[in-house]
Amino acid sequence: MNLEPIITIRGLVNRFGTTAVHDGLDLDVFRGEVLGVVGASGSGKSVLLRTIVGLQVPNAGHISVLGTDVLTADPEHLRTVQNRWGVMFQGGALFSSLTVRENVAAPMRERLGVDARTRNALADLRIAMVGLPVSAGDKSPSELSGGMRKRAGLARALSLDPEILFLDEPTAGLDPIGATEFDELIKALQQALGLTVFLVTHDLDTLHATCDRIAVLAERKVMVTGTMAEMRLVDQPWIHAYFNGPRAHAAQPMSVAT
Ligand SMILES: Nc1ncnc2c1ncn2[C@@H]1O[C@H](COP(=O)(O)OP(=O)(O)OP(=O)(O)O)[C@@H](O)[C@H]1O
Repeated sequence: MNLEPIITIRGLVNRFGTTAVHDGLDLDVFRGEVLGVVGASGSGKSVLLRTIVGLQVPNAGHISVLGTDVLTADPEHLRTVQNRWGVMFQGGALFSSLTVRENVAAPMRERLGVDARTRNALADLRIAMVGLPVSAGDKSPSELSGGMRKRAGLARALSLDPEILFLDEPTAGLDPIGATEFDELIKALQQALGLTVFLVTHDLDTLHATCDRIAVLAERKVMVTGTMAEMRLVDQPWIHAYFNGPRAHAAQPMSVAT
């Protein structure tokens, strides 16, 4: 991994009413890494993701993605940058009135004007890449299991062949086997496609299986960043409890745990 920052956040402030969720938050995400973002419930992980992708306008701060200041870029330039990332929200956030293939192809139609034949072929490729049978393309999201819907959501996030993938709680709601398979899929795709992944999660197994680096949100900032091994040594109550508690030990690979 080289250390070229692909996302740079400085002095980010997000307030809702009088409550500050972020106050002077700084973070770098480097090209080619999988960064896991963790923190207590309500610490502002999803708000951070939403702010980077432009769904939440912050009160202050700077966010640069792929060299563009996304808070001040003109709309046309911003769209070209937005075409270089994909987002998978919790639950997949698929359009229920469209088939899976249409969902996956929708960004190609809306953002790039790709013709129907090409986008259907490219959508089928994305559907296969996430391990769904091509027949899933004809189904509506409601006909899929929760795990398949997640995969369809991932296929849609990959629609435009992005450089950066944003994942919000990708394994939430999956059974342990499904979650493990999904972790493996994320890692395999990240390596095959050279993706940079910004991954919000509570799932310690996902952190172990997929992440190069962790960023911990606490006290309205990114309190610490580092590897899993470094996290276990941090002397802060929440971080210590999270990375050294019984669930953390259970999630460690056997070679580390014994
Ligand atoms: N649109 C909004 N209006 C008001 N408050 C909001 C809004 N969005 C988020 N918040 C508040 O901001 C705080 C951070 O929310 P966020 O969803 O980012 O937390 P999180 O760290 O992702 O939590 P969880 O792990 O439970 O998903 C919470 O207190 C939430 O209630």
